[in-house]
Amino acid sequence: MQVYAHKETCSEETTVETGVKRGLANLEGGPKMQIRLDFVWGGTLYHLDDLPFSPSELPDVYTQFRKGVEYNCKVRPALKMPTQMGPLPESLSEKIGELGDIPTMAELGLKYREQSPLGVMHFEGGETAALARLQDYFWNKDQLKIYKETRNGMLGANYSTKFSPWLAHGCLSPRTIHDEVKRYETERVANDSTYWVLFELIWRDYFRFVSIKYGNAIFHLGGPRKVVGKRWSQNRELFEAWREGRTGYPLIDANMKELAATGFMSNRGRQIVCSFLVRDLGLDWRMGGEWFETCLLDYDPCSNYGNWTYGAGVGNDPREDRYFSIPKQSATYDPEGEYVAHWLPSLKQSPPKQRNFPGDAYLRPIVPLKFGMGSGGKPNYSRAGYKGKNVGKVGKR
Ligand SMILES: Cc1cc2nc3c(=O)[nH]c(=O)nc-3n(C[C@H](O)[C@H](O)[C@H](O)COP(=O)(O)OP(=O)(O)OC[C@H]3O[C@@H](n4cnc5c(N)ncnc54)[C@H](O)[C@@H]3O)c2cc1C
Repeated sequence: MQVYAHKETCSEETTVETGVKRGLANLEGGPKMQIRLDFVWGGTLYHLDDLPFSPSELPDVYTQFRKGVEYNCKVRPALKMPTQMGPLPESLSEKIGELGDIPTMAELGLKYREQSPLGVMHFEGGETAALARLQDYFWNKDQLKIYKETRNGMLGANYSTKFSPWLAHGCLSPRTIHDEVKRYETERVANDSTYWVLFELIWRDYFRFVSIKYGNAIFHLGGPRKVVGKRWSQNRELFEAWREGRTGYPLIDANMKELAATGFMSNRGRQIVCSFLVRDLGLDWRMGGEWFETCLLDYDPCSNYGNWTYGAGVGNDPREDRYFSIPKQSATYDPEGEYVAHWLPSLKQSPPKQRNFPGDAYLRPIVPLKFGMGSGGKPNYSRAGYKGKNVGKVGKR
């Protein structure tokens, strides 16, 4: 008998692979069965074997990687589901019966958690729900043709695809998404938005292949570029304020509350809170990465640590010091304060334009912003806790 699984790339995941392989080989009970674990390459848009370069020669800059794959390789079509599968041979079904039942959540020590009604949408696991979301977003709601204009939103189900949790768990193949984008382009419209979903999936591929090239360096403080000499703090008070959404900056606090309550945060939000942790709080980026790992429904080591190293300036970003200014981000992406009031109900009382800059009516900001508030607002700064000693150690790989 054979068991198939997608091949993983990062160290903790490959350790699990080895453990499962050993476990299957040593299965006891009943007549000894020969069970083999085989791996297939799945999960990326472009197949590892089709890349025009070996992983060790992967271009470091995303644009070069993207152009390399777009011009030189083809996305393989998704495999069709077999229309029917015959029953198991009788001898085998008896043997499988002897292996016992699939453990329940409780037996695994896991608890079911209700989803927050404030979340962007109700996420349901499995391929059926994934394909239903694809059908709804692309075809019923016809959102694909405007994705590029809406994708930086933060509120609601349809500013972006929300495919990431299903992609991360292997319930949805990026190649299925690709096939559906191509069908949509033929049957409805082909424009910048239809292309942009594929552009984003290439980012996902890029981080996965980067994890092969750089191995555990993506988890290390200096990142793939092995940056040294930067000063990083592990101040626990500042970190807790960030983690719990108590920084005094509504845009940060709302995003962090959304993450903790739902396990999801928009891409815009993730970039902003990452920049704030690294550049305004001066904290060790791995603390942020590990908190994301704890919470995210779509957690994937390559995309998570890839984006964190990128945002922290230790990845392969040609612009090393990418800073997201909170006043500018608030004015551009939440001008009426709808997002912050959704997650911080006390701000609903404030006039829409002031919700992102509530002054004394809200918490005192824990640190001044690196480049100030501009003309957007004039907060009082409290530097309490800012000089604290480094505490704790992070970085487990
Ligand atoms: C600090 C930080 C941490 C992140 N951690 C993760 C993570 O653990 N898992 C994860 O799947 N994504 C991660 N992302 C990427 C991105 O934020 C999410 O993929 C996206 O917000 C998911 O929402 P969506 O499916 O609606 O995306 P859409 O905007 O609809 O994009 C479509 C798909 O493209 C892929 N994609 C889009 N942007 C990125 C990106 N920057 N990097 C890699 N893939 C991308 C995702 O698979 C996504 O589902 C992170 C980004 C940042 C800045």
